[in-house]
Amino acid sequence: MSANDSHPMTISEKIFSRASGKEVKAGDFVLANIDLAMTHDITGPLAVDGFYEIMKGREEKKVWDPSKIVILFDHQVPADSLHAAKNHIMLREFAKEQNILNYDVYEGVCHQVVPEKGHVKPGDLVVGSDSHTCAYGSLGAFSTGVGSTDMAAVLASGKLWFRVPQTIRFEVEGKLPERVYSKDLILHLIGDVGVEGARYMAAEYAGSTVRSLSISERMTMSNMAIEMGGKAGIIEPDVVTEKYLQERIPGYKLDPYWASDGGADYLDVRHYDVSNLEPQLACPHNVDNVKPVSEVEGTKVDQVFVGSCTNGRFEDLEIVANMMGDEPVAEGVRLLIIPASRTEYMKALRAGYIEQFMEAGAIVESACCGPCMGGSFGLLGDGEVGLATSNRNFRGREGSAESFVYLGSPATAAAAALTGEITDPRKI
Ligand SMILES: CC(C)[C@H](C(=O)O)[C@@H](O)C(=O)O
Ligand code: SF4
Repeated sequence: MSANDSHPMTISEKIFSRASGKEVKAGDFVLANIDLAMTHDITGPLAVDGFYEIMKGREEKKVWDPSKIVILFDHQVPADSLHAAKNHIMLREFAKEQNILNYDVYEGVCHQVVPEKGHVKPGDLVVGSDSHTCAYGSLGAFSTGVGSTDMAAVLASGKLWFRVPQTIRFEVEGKLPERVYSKDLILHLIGDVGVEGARYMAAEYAGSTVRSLSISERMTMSNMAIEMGGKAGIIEPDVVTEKYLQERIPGYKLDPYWASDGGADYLDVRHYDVSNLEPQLACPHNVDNVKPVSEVEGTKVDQVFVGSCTNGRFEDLEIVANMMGDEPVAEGVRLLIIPASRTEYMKALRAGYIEQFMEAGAIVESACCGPCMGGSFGLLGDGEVGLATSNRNFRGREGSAESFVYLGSPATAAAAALTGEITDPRKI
């Protein structure tokens, strides 16, 4: 990159410049080198089939770099059907044969496990065959979801083409009120711009409110960038990121280069003040059908699901535990708690929260996607209403096409579990 033609860049432009070896700007088409590729039990088998298709006729059928690939089992674990068991066997064999790291059925949801184990750092270009791969933008990476065939190409070559996305920047100021969290904030942003508001763009979340968030809270926001159509949801790394990474990557030091330059070219900069933000809910059947809790209070719920890669971490479980105290789950309500990873589960276990949940009448399952995608256990039946801390509420997402899913924060989930209806968590 020559100093002469260098222009102020967004963090995405910087990452694609590094990954493609030439200075690029939004709109350019690039062939970029991938730093990490993630695949899982649902989309992995197709990617592996595609990989062998590409390798047909070659003597050596080896992936481009096994140390840059991670395979996880999380959507259908422990195997909930013979089909799932078959997929797991196939991927285990592939991982073994190719010497790829494979987190098996006990480890947790991909988007929690990958950053938790130190596989992502600022400036990285990451792809995963899952739409919520955008979650790792919380650590200053450009991270995005791809289909299984793209993943097959990455497994074979380590490269993928992209159009460098334009950036929409969300500048958020003000202190989040009590019992209002980053989940409420991201739902508010999605409600504001709509499900296509950031289509094929990099969303950047910035401002003092975002900087004050923990990594867990930031992950919630980056995770849901895809819910506004975003290609990525990036938060500039800072000392909070550095501390998180130092606990995972020995000797990691923050590099201030991985931030957008002053004067970078944004497609749009939007300003928000959250000082008076109410708890928010995405109402059936779209993630951008967002309403403040005051408009939907009193809606009866049959099931409350606390979990998923969006809000299934220790901090989320802690909010629920603190709000519930020693109160029982409301009569007629099923409270389903599924930590996002084994590590987060054990933190909650050691803190006494799991025992507290069980005493209250909750159902606690081992780390996995659970009913988030409606493919596994914990499904909603016809006419039932669920409140979930996850990220999607499309018709049938959590079970029956005749059920209704509201999305909210862990605090709003706890309030509903205690009262049996959608309730402002500030009233508990
Ligand atoms: C199974 C997978 C392809 C899917 C995704 O890409 O997001 C799932 O994780 C989801 O949340 O809907
Ligand atoms: S927890 Fe839900 S959103 Fe996250 S990867 Fe699993 S199914 Fe997808």
